[in-house]
Amino acid sequence: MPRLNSHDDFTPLKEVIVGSAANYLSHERDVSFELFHHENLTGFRSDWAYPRLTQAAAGHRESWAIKERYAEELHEDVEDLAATLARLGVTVHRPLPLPPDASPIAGLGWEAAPTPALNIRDNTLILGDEIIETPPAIRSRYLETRLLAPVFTAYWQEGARWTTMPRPTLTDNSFDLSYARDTATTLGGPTEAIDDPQPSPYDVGLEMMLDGAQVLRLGRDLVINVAQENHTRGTEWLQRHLGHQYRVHRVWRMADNHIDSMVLALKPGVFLARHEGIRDLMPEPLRSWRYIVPPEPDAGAFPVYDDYEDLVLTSPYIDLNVLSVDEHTVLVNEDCTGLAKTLETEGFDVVPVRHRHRRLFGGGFHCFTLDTHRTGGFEDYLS
Ligand SMILES: NC(=[NH2+])NCCC[C@H](N)C(=O)O
Repeated sequence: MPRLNSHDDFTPLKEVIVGSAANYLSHERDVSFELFHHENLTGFRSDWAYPRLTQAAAGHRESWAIKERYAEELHEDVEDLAATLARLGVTVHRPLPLPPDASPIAGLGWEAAPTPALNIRDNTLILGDEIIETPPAIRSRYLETRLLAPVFTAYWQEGARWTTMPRPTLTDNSFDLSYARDTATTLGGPTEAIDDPQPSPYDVGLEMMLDGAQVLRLGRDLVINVAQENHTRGTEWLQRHLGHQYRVHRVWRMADNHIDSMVLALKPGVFLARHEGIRDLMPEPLRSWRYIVPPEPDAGAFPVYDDYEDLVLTSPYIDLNVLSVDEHTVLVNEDCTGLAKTLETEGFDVVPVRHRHRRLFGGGFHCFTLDTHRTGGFEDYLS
């Protein structure tokens, strides 16, 4: 196992962890889940798709079943993604798969069914030779990085630094609801209750929460999407931890949380962006870069889901979430032909990979992977 070294998203990829979709059977629909996915649960489809949770009161656990066929097809696609990366010469590591009979996990005052380590970009940030486990905002994901512990241990034994950011308690009152409130939809119809926090004897007030996927890594510059106080605190912790070596740039509310379906760096000087307005939201020194904006997603490119039974967790822009193998080669969803063509016109080699249910499981190829070794160093891309 060579040493951990990953400072960016585009220099030649040598080693990567590919998430596991095994036994993704349900979603735990508690306040933490509803809040995190608030924008997609109410914003992109008719609110009628969302019958209000009638039994959310008094600690009742609401498990939302995922159809077996979708879970199996997802698993198939993720295994193919791992095989494609291996074929491209990248060493692929895998998390422990979630067993089919996983018992619920618990924190102080809550219980939740654990999720598999699928969107592994979310709960870990790799900065150079350091693994930083970030503080999760969703209870069911609290122990997700434990499924990565064997891989992290192997890197640690080869000299990597391994840090865990302070763990939040995640009581109802830990969450800053301001973003969800400020972006509430006006579609009418029944929307989910997202602002009915119950008191807990373990309340500690607002806590730090930040996902690795809120951070865009560019060598010594980090661009972090901050949408509310939980994120502000997480970012402040990170800045103090990193000291003066890194330049931490905060961008305010570019997205609800993750930045990697809004903007991704394809190579020095070039971003892939959801829309033209992204440029103005970026830190000043990065506004002069080129922003490639693909055509609007084609609604016909997605499977048709049931409005009442299938929980759609991402926007239709999710296919922007590509994975670069180097500055010329990009893994793109084979169904997103508009994006593939745009990238080809721009001179990139596109590797088409199948990923059918990206809207049901919260992520694309960037989310499902964690690059642990790229050849790039601690560069200053701004000078
Ligand atoms: N790292 C991730 N899980 N990123 C996925 C972000 C998806 C984004 N919320 C969207 O709806 O488009």
